[in-house]
Amino acid sequence: MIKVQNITKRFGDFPALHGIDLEIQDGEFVALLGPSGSGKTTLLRIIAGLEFQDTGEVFFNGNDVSRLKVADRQVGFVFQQYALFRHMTVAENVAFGLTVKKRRERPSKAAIRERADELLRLVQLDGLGKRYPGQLSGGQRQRVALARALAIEPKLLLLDEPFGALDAKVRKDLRRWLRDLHKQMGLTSIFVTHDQEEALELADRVVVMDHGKIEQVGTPEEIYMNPQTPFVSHFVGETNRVAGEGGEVHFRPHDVDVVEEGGELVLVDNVFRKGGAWRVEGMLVETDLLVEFDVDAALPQPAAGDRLRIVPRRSRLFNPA
Ligand SMILES: Nc1ncnc2c1ncn2[C@@H]1O[C@H](COP(=O)(O)OP(=O)(O)OP(=O)(O)O)[C@@H](O)[C@H]1O
Repeated sequence: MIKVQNITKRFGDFPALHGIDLEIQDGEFVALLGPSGSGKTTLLRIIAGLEFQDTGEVFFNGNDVSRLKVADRQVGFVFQQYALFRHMTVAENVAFGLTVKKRRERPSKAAIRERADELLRLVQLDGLGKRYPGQLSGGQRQRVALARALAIEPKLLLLDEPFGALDAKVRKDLRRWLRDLHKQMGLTSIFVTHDQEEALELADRVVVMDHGKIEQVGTPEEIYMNPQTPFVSHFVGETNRVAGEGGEVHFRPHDVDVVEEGGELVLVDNVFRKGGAWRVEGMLVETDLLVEFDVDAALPQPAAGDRLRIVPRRSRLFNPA
């Protein structure tokens, strides 16, 4: 449904995106994941039509929309900088996209009111239409912003750090809720996040970005289990990096066995409970490198100063570039 072809973008001398190619299918829920400054927001804004690329094209359903403005792309978006209008009620905020339509496309006042009520029910805020944004919690405000984005009945929903400022519990609830909404409405959705957990939990596919380039595109499972580059391996999930013969060896803390003999000797520095395991932080005696690994919590809790022998069950070798 969406095709992004060879997109580049510079801000002055600074190359924010170089040579981005990406295809997104109808109905997909896609996360753009990367560290701060990797170009996620810039790419999302270009897809929305809020920013224009220097080279390359954006296609929606085969049509080149590269030169269309945001209002002509039929996308719904929730961007942090487009916060709610404080002087409008919740219902007025939700209806905004409909009230500013050209006269011949604009529904009647009654139809707009009905649509706003319907959307507020959808985001589980019925009855709050007469309040002002200042009288809502952060999570409620985010849901109003979503209802506002959905008012124009977009096929494509773009979300920039939609749950950025919320506490962990609310984030988790809203994530699940957004996933259901996405399915229920048959949307195609793209969201930006720097939170890998959020990306892995929500998305059908994850696009990992760094320095204005795509590092890897894949399902959460592929990205986690088969990272193609050292960057992806390190950025997504927890990873130990140690020097091995011929390159850098990466392994996850939960992919480690403690053995009686052989393996690598670790001097334990710190131990704490992490879910169903003991998380051990220590130092490889031979190389002084820091490592973290999990020990089954059914076993006695290791203590600082203990010496343990470890073997990674699964690891990946990355050769130097
Ligand atoms: N209008 C602008 N003028 C100049 N530089 C910009 C502009 N917009 C973005 N940049 C730069 O382009 C790079 C990519 O920015 P972008 O906002 O796309 O990153 P991001 O991955 O979304 O980061 P974050 O997670 O911090 O929002 C950054 O280095 C940023 O400073």
